[in-house]
Amino acid sequence: MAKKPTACLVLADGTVFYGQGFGATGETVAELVFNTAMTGYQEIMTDPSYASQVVTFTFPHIGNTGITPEDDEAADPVASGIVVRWDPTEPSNWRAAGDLPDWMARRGRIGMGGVDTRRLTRAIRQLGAPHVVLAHDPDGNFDIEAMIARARDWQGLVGLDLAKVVSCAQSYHWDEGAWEWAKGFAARTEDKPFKVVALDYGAKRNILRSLVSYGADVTVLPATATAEDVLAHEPEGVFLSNGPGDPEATGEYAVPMIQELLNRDMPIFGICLGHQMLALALGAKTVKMGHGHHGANHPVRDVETGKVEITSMNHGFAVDSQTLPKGVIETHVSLFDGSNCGIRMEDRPVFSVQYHPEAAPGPQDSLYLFQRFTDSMRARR
Ligand SMILES: NC(=O)CC[C@H](N)C(=O)O
Repeated sequence: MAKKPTACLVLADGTVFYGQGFGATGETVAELVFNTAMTGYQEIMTDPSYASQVVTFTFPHIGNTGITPEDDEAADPVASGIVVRWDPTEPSNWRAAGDLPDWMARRGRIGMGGVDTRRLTRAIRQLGAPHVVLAHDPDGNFDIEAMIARARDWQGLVGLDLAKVVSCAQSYHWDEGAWEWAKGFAARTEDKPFKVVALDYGAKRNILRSLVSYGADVTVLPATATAEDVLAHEPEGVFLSNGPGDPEATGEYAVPMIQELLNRDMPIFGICLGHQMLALALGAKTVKMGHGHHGANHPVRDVETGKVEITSMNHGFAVDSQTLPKGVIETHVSLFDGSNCGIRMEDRPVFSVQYHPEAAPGPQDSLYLFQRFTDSMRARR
């Protein structure tokens, strides 16, 4: 006899999926997205850009390498929950320090297994990322009507400012060194580390590590830092991080702050939300996508060289390339749907990309962008 369901996922259109709950119990309302990466579930769950999103993985074996503290992209899981094909297995990995369900239970994150995630992914592709309620109750008591109503009433990510919510409260110096393979990069080039201020809108740790790998000395500032706060550190370059929510919702603090920095003529590099906010600051517009891009094998073409990079992606909003003003060049496009994946200012070292060159998880084809940032700071010394 089939096991009694202990978890359920309710879509705002009334579709219900049942499965087995794991991790925390309770209920959460969020946007549902699918991620096609075959590795890196822990990095995905701790990527702050997933705030207020439930992730379903198209790869079936989630949880089988356990949990490894060094793989956290933030202190806690940020994604609201996960929906997977099979119940997580016992971890089998020499690096594992714990198992996924226990880690999620201690951190208040709901999981649901035993779901036909391919069917669910098809539903997301048809509907666009739906609003959902995910619930886990060991007794299997669910008020489906109330859950549908809650999913329907939820405001969604459009207009939602989450960057401020996940950002650090205080500024700090990023002390974690370069990756093992990249140690000594700065020494090899005989450069003193380049002073970089990184604005934290939900920064992944591997971005900060990658900046250090390519020769930066990184001070992290909260999302609401003003241009004066930034300039007080006398940075040689400014980095704008990834982050959750609607880029337009940062229009009262981040966008005007970036506009002030643009008047100062210094190297600026942005990733994902940072890319979108830079585009807004330059006068372009952003749009909400249907189901977004979440995966680790998205092909992107460098428009200027014709070269294709396989990239890691996680975004639900995009820069509308039709709205890029004069003097701002589209540098990268998605080979999946032609959407904008990168911009630069024609005459200044100001550039950004929609995808994640730091990977974690994903391919490392795009690490050269960190080198480009360092080179632009070196050129100004
Ligand atoms: N990874 C990110 O920085 C995501 C940016 C933005 N929140 C989006 O969904 O498009």
